[in-house]
Amino acid sequence: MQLFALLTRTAALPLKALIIIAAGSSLFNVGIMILVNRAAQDIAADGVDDVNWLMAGLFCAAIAFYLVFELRLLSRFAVLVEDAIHAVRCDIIQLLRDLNLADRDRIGDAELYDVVTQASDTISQNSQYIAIAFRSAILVVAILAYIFVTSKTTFVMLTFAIGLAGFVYMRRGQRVMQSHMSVAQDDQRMFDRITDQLDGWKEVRMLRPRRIELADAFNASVDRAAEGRITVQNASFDLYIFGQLALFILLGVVVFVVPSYTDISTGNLAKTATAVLFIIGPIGIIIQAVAVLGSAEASAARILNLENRLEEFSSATDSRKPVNPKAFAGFSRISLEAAEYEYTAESGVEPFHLGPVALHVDRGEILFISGGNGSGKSTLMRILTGLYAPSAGQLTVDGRTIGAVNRRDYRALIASVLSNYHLFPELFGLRDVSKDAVMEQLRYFELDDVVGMENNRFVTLDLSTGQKKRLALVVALLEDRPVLVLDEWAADQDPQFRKKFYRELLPRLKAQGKTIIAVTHDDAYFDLADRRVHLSEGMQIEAGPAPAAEA
Ligand SMILES: Nc1ncnc2c1ncn2[C@@H]1O[C@H](COP(=O)(O)OP(=O)(O)OP(=O)(O)O)[C@@H](O)[C@H]1O
Repeated sequence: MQLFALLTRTAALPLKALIIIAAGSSLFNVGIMILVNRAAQDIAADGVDDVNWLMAGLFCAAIAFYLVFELRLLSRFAVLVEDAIHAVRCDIIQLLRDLNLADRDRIGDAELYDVVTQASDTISQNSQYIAIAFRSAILVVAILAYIFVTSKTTFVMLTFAIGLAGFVYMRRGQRVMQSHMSVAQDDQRMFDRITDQLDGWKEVRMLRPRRIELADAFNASVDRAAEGRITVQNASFDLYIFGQLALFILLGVVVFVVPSYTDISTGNLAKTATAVLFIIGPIGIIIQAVAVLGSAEASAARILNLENRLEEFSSATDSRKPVNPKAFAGFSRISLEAAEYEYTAESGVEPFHLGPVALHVDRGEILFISGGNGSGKSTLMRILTGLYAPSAGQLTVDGRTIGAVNRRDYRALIASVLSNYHLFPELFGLRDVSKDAVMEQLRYFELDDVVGMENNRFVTLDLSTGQKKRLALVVALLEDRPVLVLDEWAADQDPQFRKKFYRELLPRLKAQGKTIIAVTHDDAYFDLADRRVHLSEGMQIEAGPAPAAEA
C-alpha cells in the first residue's frame, strides 16, 4: 500500500504504541457493549427497578476511558501523518533543487504543484480516517472474539461472511482508486489550461478567436475533470452502498440464519445480535475510510512516483559534497573541447544537436557568441555555465574536466543573466551586500528613481522589460563573481544605454579582471571582443573579422 509506504518512509510507524492505544480504545468500546448487554440481561431477568448506579458508573467510566484513548490515537496519528508529509515535501523540494536543468525541463509544473500541495493536503486531511480505520479494525477483532466466546458457530458464519464481503469490497475499492488516479491527471491538464490563460493573458485579450478556443479547451478540461470526479464519487457511493448492504446481510444472518441452524440460547442470541450491532459501527467506519482513503492512496502513489523519478535523475546529477567556491578561483582558461549537446527527442521530432564546439576564453577576456535564431547560442551558454553537461566532448578549466564531482564548484565562478531569467523580489544569497552598494549599482543602471530597497527587498518589480533586465544585471554584478555570462542582455536596451553597456560597462568590468562571455547580435560592437564564436544551425563556423566601426 503506497500510503503506508509513504507514512513509514522517514520513520518506522510506532506500531506497538499505536496498537496499545487502539487496543485500549477498543477494549473500552467492547466494555461499553458488555455493560449494555449485562444491563439488558438484568432488566430482562429482574424488571426495571431503581437505577443501577454501579452499572451506570461503570458505563460512564468506560466512555471516559474510551474517549481518552480515542483522542490520543487521533492526535498521535495526526502528528505522524504531518511529520511524514513534511518530510516528503522537503525531500521533493531538495531533490528538485539538486536537479540538472535538463532533467528539470522534463518535470511538468502542474505535476509538481499537485504533489507538493493538493496530493499532500489530501493525505493530511484524511489522516484521521487512517487512525479510526486502524482502531475500528482492532475493535472488529475484539468484538469477533467476544462473539467467539458467546457462540462459536455464529463466529464462524460471521467471519466467513465478513471475509467474503471484505474481499469483494477491496476488489471494488481498487477500481475506485484507479479512478482517483485518472482524476488527478485530468486535474493536471486543467491546471495547464489555467496556466495558459494566466500566462497568455495579453495574447488572449488581443485575439477573440484565440479567447474563444482557449475557453473551449479550458471548459473541456474542466468538464473532463468534473466527469472524472463524478465517476469517482459514484464509484465511492456504490462501494459505500455495497458495504451497507453487506452489513444488513450480516445482521440478517445473525437474526434469521443463526437461530435456525445452531442451538444458540435466546440469551446468547440477544448478546450476539447486540455484538453485531456494535460491529456495524466499526465496519461502517472501515467502509467509509476505504472509500475516502482511495484518494489518499492515489495521492501517495503520485507523490512516490514523482519522488522516484526525481531520485532517478539525481543519481545522474552533481555530487552532494559541499561547494568549494575557491576551487577554481585562480583559473586562467575555460575551454570547450569538441563539446556536443543533444536534447531528448520528443514524440518523433528530430532533437536539436549542438556541436562539436571548440572554444576557449582566458581570464579577463571578453568572448562574444553570435548566430541566428535557434542556432544553439543559449544551449551553448547553458553548457558554459555548467547547467547542462555536454553529451560528448568536455568543458575544462585549465585542463581539469568539469564533471559531476566539481560542477557545483565551477558554477560558483559564474554570475549570469540568461534567457528566461527570473527576478527575485529579495536579494537572496546576498545578505552581506550593503544597501549603499546596491544603491550605487541602481544609480549606475539609472534605476534608482524606480526601484528602491527596503529590508533587502526591492520595493517593486513592476518595471519595463529593459528595466527588468538592468535589474537582473545589477543583481549579477552584486554577486561579484569572476565570470559574467550574459545572453543577449543588450537586446532590450535603448541605443544610449546599449552604448553605455558596450563602450563603458564591459571595458570597465574587463579592467576589473572580470571574464565576460556574452551572446550578442550587435555586430557594431563586435570589435570589443577578444574572440568571437559564431554558430549556425548548431554548428560552429569561423567567426568573421569584427567590424572596426565605432557605434
Ligand atoms: N528544452 C529544450 N528541449 C528540446 N529542444 C530545445 C530545448 N531548448 C531549446 N531547444 C531547441 O534547441 C535549438 C536551439 O535553441 P537555443 O535556445 O539554444 O537557440 P538560440 O540560438 O539561443 O536561439 P535564439 O537566438 O532564438 O534565442 C532550438 O531549435 C530549440 O528548438
